[in-house]
Amino acid sequence: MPDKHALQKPNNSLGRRLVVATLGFCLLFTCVTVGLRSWFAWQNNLANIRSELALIDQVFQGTLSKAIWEMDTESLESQMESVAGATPVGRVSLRIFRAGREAEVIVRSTADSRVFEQSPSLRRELTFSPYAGAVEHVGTLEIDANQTVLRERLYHEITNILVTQVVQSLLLAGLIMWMFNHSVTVHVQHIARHLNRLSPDTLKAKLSLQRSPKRRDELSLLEAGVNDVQDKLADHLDRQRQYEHDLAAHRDHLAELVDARTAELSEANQRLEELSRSDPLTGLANRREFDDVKEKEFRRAVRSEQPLAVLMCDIDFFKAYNDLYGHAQGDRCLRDVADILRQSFARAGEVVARLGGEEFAVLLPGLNLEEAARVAERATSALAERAIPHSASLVSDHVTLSIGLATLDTKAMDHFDQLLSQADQALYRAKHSGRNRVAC
Ligand SMILES: Nc1nc2c(ncn2[C@@H]2O[C@H](COP(=O)(O)OP(=O)(O)OP(=O)(O)O)[C@@H](O)[C@H]2O)c(=O)[nH]1
Repeated sequence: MPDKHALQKPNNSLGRRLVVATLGFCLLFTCVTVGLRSWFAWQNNLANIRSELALIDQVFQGTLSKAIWEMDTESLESQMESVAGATPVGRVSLRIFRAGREAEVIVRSTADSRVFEQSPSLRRELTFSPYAGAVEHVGTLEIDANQTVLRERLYHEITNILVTQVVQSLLLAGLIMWMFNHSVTVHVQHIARHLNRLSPDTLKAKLSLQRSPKRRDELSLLEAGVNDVQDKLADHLDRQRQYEHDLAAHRDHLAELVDARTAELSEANQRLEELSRSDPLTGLANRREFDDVKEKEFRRAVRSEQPLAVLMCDIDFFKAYNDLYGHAQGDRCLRDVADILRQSFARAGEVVARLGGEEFAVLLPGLNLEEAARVAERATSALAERAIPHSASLVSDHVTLSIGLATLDTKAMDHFDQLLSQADQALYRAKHSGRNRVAC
């Protein structure tokens, strides 16, 4: 889930910070540079103006000395005006010495001139040589530089320096910002957007910066690094998905095996249960099953006051049968008799069990004495129809059954064994009254 704040415009971008830092540096640099260059310009101006004053001095010292010696006032005035009119001159003062007289001072200064102590000035002792070998001291010339001119020149210089430096700084900052934005910020934003869009499904989408592939710099390293991490992550995820897929397949296979084994086990358990409750030779219920069912049916019959009949069946002269036909044939005979009994008593709730040897018991819920006798007769008839040969029998050529029948008397009986005992007694009577019959 992409972070919703991740792609918000940065409130303090790298480019802006870089520009602010550059401008700050340029401002500092400009101040220092302007200071230094101004000092040099001032010194330069002073030197220039000194040399200009020296030049004026050279031009006028001779003619001024001559005019003083010759007392040519007009020439003196004119020359003083010329000196004072020169641009670098702020004030000119001429002290004239004449023998026996007070020194005369002529001063000329420009209207806007202001003379300061720092202003360059020039002092020249004027001499005249009226004839060879004689030197007469005729006066002193003092020229002071024009401070206003000095300042104006300096102002122009400083203005030039300032404008140049500021323009330079602005251009430099703009260039740096443009370059940084063009070569770094745009790509960093592109990388940020790419990373923000990344998800397990988009890991295979490579990061591609919109610039010449030949470029080899830190951004190329970053691009390669991001793609490398994506490749590794995608491989890892593929492997993980494969593991999960294999694991799921193994789990399914295991579940199928467990299901199959559970089904086999429950089938085996069911089979075991059936075996534990059935007679292995005939497949009928065994004594254990019969004991369970008989109690339930007895209670149900008592509770619902429904009739309940029990048949005790015994094959006649079975020992003789075994002796004559052999034990294996005896077993086959038992199975045949069991089949006939099973078919004869196949209604819901009716239970046929082999209690042991050649003795069978039949539970007949819902049947009274007459009905039970009728179905018992039908079973002996079915056996007769099957006509299993029994040459050793004293009552028939075929295998026959003696059946004892008893029905529930709820007034006299409070336990199933009483009913069973009555059926046994009836069987005894059937046996002793000639076999091959149903006795009550
Ligand atoms: N083949 C076979 N014979 C069995 C089996 N169980 C019991 N027997 C035989 O069944 C015979 C039962 O004989 P008896 O109890 O004397 O009764 P009977 O010979 O049928 O005589 P009555 O019942 O009086 O007619 C015995 O010989 C047992 O050996 C069995 O599972 N298979």
